Amino acid sequence: MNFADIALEEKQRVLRELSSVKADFAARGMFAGTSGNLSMRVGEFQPDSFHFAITASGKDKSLSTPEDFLFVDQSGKPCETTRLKPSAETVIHCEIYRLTGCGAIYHTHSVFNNLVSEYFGDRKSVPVDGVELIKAFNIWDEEAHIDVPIVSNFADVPRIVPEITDRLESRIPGILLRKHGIYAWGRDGFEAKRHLEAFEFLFEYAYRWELLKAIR
Ligand SMILES: CSCCC(=O)C(=O)COP(=O)(O)O
Ligand SMILES: [Zn+2]
Repeated sequence: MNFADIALEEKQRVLRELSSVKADFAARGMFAGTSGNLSMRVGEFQPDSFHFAITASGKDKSLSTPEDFLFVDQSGKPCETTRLKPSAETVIHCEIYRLTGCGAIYHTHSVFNNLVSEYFGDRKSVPVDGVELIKAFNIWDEEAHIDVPIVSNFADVPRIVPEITDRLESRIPGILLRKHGIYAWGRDGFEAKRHLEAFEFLFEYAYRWELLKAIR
């Protein structure tokens, strides 16, 4: 499908939804120091052909401007002439869409996601046992156990991608970059937001649980 063939109404709806979730996360202090990025897919999906809107790189994400987002294709190339630069982490979004066919991807940095990524970094996953909020990932087992994958972080962002390709798990809708932040995705923006919030809750829980175990 060509980008030009995607309905204008759909593109506008995606931009409205991204603006709204960006404002919500910004109000909650989730984009410290311009960190984080958000994207949402438009049009049909094929692993080798898709399009999405993504935050422009390096912006103050607590502000709302007409230059907050741009549309890119499956290789991260802008679909329209623009002076905006897509997020420096666009290649990560491209790979997650290619592998999952999901509808939206949200990425945030937080103190808790950074701390647990380092604390559990050598075992390469954050273990979570029997916490109710695991159900936010549609995992309904009694006393469910999950391991959230942690991958290495590199300043050269494309170097991060191969480990994501290797480690991404179909039942866990997120991946944690060591001492960097969480990527969470979902079928649509509603689900991606629920997953991101659940990861942040579970990371804070994991951190506090380790502390409690140490002092009791
Ligand atoms: C200032 S945080 C370093 C870059 C980063 O990790 C991030 O999430 C924001 O980068 P972007 O290019 O998407 O603004
Ligand atoms: Zn980041």
